[in-house]
Amino acid sequence: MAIQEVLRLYPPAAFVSREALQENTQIGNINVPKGVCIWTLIPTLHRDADIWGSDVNEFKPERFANGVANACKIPQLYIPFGLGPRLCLGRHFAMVQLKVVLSLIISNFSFSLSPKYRHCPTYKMIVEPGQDVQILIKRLNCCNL
Ligand code: HEM
Repeated sequence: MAIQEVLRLYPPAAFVSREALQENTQIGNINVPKGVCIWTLIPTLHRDADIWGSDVNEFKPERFANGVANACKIPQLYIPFGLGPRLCLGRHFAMVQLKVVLSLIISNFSFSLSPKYRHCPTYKMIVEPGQDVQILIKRLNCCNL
């Protein structure tokens, strides 16, 4: 749930793009000429209050307690790994990796953000911290490493 919520608020891939391959592609009332590239901005979908509710900008992992289908009004708009036939090939691998790494970190260390941390997510090919992430880390006594 925590990973899902992080991927909602800060999807590393900021957009998915598709090229209109046919003449007169119609999306709603918009006519898209052949050859035009359509960018769908993932953070915009993930932060739409009409879909997620008024707490859309809050970090609330529990919104995923009953799955994506119950976390928002239109689950198809939760797309951290894209959608359709070009959906991310590494999505399951990425989720397993994230769970393993996070479990190892939180079972061996306590950590908190340094007062020096400045929150400024930045887009540079992917969405990433704009001024690094300074963290205060303390090894737990029961450290397994
Ligand atoms: C949190 C980690 C990751 C995120 C958020 C992510 C996100 C994405 C997104 C949004 C796309 C575009 C999908 C679309 O156009 O509909 C994509 C494509 C792709 N991703 Fe990932 N990805 C992640 C990790 C990985 C990893 C670990 C691998 C490989 C081990 C991987 C391999 C690929 C490949 C090969 C494609 C292209 C698929 C295609 O065009 O058919 N990704 N990813």
